[in-house]
Amino acid sequence: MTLETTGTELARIVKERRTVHQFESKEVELSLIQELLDTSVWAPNHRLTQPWRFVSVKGEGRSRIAEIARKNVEKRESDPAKREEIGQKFYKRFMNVPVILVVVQKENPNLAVREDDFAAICCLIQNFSLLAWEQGLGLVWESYPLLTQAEFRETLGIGPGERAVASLHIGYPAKVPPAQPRTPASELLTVIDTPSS
Ligand SMILES: Cc1cc2nc3c(=O)[nH]c(=O)nc-3n(C[C@H](O)[C@H](O)[C@H](O)COP(=O)(O)O)c2cc1C
Repeated sequence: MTLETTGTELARIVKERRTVHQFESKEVELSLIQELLDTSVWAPNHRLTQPWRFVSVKGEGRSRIAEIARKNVEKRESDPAKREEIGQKFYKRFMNVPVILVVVQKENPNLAVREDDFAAICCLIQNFSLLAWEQGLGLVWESYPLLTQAEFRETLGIGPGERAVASLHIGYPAKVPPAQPRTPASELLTVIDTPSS
């Protein structure tokens, strides 16, 4: 059965959005990011705690994160002959991302609130991903170990009581990967429409 809702513009964007890793060098205007965020904050948010803030890293600012990434991989590489090359590869990988947007959660001391807040932030990120896609932008939601690393957090001014939930690497896509198929939800749906006996 095809519902009318599957053909809407929103449905198309939801389905066509892809995680993008490769970007054109074209700059992304900060005003566009801000506008998309201003819409994204209309995410559902239990108790309206608005538990988020954002750190945007672009231009030469990227070298601060790129250097940390370089040091990390160089430390992990046991072959000294390969160390510099792989370090440079990672450095470049970060420098090639037009905008890095780190989404920060203000951690509520109450666990139940904190969990709801995390969920609200995930909703916000999905809002942002879809709105960005509509504007021709792609991104990857990175959850790499850097997010919890002290040097990364200090560099971005992420303090105690704050969690870096995601690092969004954003830019105009140079390549859009093919979709990975999803199991139709209809196969995963349990319907209960009679009272228990
Ligand atoms: C919570 C979360 C964490 C993710 N972390 C990463 C990551 O660290 N690296 C990455 O390449 N993709 C990451 N992704 C993106 C997923 O890998 C991607 O959504 C999945 O492969 C499906 O592809 P699609 O987004 O193009 O449909 C993450 C997605 C979510 C929701």
